[in-house]
This record gives sequence, structure tokens and C-alpha cells, in this order.
Amino acid sequence: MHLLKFNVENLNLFYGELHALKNVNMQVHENSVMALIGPSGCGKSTFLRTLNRMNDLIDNVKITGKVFLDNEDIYAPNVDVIELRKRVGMVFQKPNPFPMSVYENVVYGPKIHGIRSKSKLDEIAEKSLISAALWDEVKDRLKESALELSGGQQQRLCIARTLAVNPEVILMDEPTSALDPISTAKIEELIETLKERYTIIIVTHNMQQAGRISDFTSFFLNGEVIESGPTEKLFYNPEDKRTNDYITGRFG
Ligand SMILES: Nc1ncnc2c1ncn2[C@@H]1O[C@H](COP(=O)(O)OP(=O)(O)OP(=O)(O)O)[C@@H](O)[C@H]1O
Repeated sequence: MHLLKFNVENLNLFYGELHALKNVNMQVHENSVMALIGPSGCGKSTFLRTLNRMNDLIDNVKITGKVFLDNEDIYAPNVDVIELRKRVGMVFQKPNPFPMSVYENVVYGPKIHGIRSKSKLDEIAEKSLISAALWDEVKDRLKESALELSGGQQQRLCIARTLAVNPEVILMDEPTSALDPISTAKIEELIETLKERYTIIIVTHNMQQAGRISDFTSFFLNGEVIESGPTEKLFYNPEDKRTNDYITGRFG
């Protein structure tokens, strides 16, 4: 069994009066893919954002409980949130490249983190684009605006941008929901190779996708984790009737 990357204990999150995450407990293993599924509004994205403290940016949020990353509580007072977000990168639903060149998108993070050497930045750009399965398509277009790439290419560019700062975990919030089936298949293939080096946690509305790409799945409902475990078990032999009802399409 892989080492534990995240260990979440009794996590609660409130947006003002709204109790959006209720006593969530979860363990995520290193070099695995965890899918978060559940109907709209059940707290999947909120939970994902607690793992790199993106909710800190939202007003009026209160969080209790613990989130351990490699046994360190990421909500402890001495935690450097910038460093945390470098270790735990994020890819969003809509590809959001910066309005700059393909190359500048990828080296943006490394530059902010102080890397100045052109040859080093070139190396990072090439390596990250290769890892994001985009290099062959853009190696002659590095100076072009990222906004000229197709949607699927833009999303792989966003993945390359995340990889460029050397993360340990990649959070993905419905990364293929805005993409066509071919681009989706490319991202799914990519996730399969990325998990050899990274831990991946992905929100998806697409149950087939969860079945194809994840090792573990957690089913959320109304802010609670109803069931969490190996994907095959959750899909073919769920313990909770609500899980069964959801995966067989009875609601959501
Ligand atoms: N910034 C916010 N401020 C206040 N309430 C919020 C905020 N973000 C989310 N919520 C509320 O928290 C609950 C959980 O939302 P969340 O986006 O985490 O669910 P989700 O399962 O990811 O939904 P979806 O699948 O539709 O993206 C919802 O009731 C939502 O309206």
C-alpha cells in the first residue's frame, strides 16, 4: 500500500451559516488517483479547496478539524501558504491560461519562485510540456499566445504550468467538463501517467470517468462523505444504499 499523503480528520467548513462540509474524514494515498463524486452543491469543490487552503481567499469561511499533508497539519499557524500551494497545485474546470505566450505561461511559477537562469527556465518549460503531453504540439509555437491554443491544449498547458513548480499533489476540479471527447481522453491518459509521480485528487461529474481513471472514490452528499474506498468496490459493491442510488442514476 502506498504511503498516506493526506489525512483529513473531522473537517467542518462553514460559509457564514451554511454548513458546507460536515465532519469529513478521508485518507488519500500517495501516487494514486482519488475521485470525488456526488450531486451538484454537495461540497466536492469546497473540499478540494480545503486541501491547499484556497478557501482562505473567501470571506466569512470558518474551518474546524485537521488536514495533514505528510503528517503536517496544513492549518497550523506557522504554515507558509504559498509554499503549500506550490506543493499542492490546482487545475480548474475552465482552462485559464494567462494572456501571454505558451512559454511564459509555463515558466511563470518558477520565475515567481526565483529562478532566473534562461537555460534552467527553458529546461523546466520543455520538461513540463513533455510531462503534460503537449510538447510535440507546441514546441514550434512557444512564443505564440496561449489563447490561440485549442481548449484541450490550453488545459494541458495549465497542467504543465502546475507541474513546472514541482508539486507533490495535483487537485483537479472537473478538468475535462469544458472539453470535447478527444481532448478529454488525452487528459485522462495523462492522469494515468502523472500518478506515477504525483498524487491526484479530481472532482468529476462523469461517473464513467471516475471509473476509468481513479483508484479510490469518495461519494459526497450534502456536505458529508457517505462512502469512500477503492473505486471498484464503491461502484460494484457499495455499502451504503445512497451510494448505490447515486451511482445507478436514481438521483443527482
Ligand atoms: N464562496 C462561497 N460562498 C458561499 N457559499 C458557497 C461558496 N462556494 C460554495 N458555496 C456553497 O457551498 C455548497 C457546496 O458547494 P460546492 O461548490 O463545494 O459543491 P460541489 O459539490 O462542488 O458542486 P458542483 O458539482 O455544482 O460544482 C453549496 O451549497 C454552495 O452554494
